[in-house]
Amino acid sequence: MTMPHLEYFNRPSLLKDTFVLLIVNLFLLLLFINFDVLEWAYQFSRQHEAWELDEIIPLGVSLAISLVIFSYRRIVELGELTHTFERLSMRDPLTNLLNRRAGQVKLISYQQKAKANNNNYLLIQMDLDQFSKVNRLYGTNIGDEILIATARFLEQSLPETSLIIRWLDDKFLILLPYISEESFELPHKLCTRFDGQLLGRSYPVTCSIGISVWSVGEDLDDALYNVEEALIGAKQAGGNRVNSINTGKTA
Ligand SMILES: Nc1nc2c(ncn2[C@@H]2O[C@H](COP(=O)(O)OP(=O)(O)OP(=O)(O)O)[C@@H](O)[C@H]2O)c(=O)[nH]1
Repeated sequence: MTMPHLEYFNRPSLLKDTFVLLIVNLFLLLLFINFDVLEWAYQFSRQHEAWELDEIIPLGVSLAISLVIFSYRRIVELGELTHTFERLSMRDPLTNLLNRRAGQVKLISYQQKAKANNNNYLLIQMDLDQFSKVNRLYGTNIGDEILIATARFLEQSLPETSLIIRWLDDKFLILLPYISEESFELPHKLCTRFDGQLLGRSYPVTCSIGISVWSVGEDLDDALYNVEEALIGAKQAGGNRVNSINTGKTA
């Protein structure tokens, strides 16, 4: 069970406030001890018995308990809301894939991990062919459905460890966090399986794919440039194919 409010407890402002409140209350306790405040309040309430001032003490305790319950419930609510908004801000609303901004943050963290683990990655960029024509022919609603189906197709076809980002328009960026013979075959399988099978026979859509190795230490911008170039190569060669740069492979 996820408890998003617990994440909220870790926020620096909350910890700082708790610390400040603890210090203030400790200071007040020392003040109360020094001036015998309870003693004085007791004497005062005895002198004014008719005012029922002693009932303020249990009332204070019940108020404090109510305040703790109230604050906890507000923190839970705030934590859940924050969690929801954080999640929404990271997702592309149409496909529910990571959006470009969140994807860029993830790529930067992968760059750091690559250095730490001496790891190369495979970058794949996939773009639908003539998608503007598809939109014009069938309408943007069908275009949207095709993009959603593409996202589900990618999620189902790629290993769980892959990072899948809706990069721009009809363009998807994928990072495979390891490189093997199989990972080089994967883009070809994607391209072949995508052809004509996506939303049934009525919407023939194809895709072009560029692949490139992101080597340890290579700048993220350079790696993105390479994979984009590989994709442009696939488009220039007529589309519906895979083209690679920097992989030591011919296609
Ligand atoms: N339906 C729909 N269309 C979108 C969305 N985002 C972008 N597009 C369209 O995607 C199309 C992208 O077209 P381009 O990348 O310029 O080129 P293309 O027509 O796919 O041609 P090539 O990439 O050269 O094969 C544009 O017509 C955009 O309007 C979206 O969320 N939904």
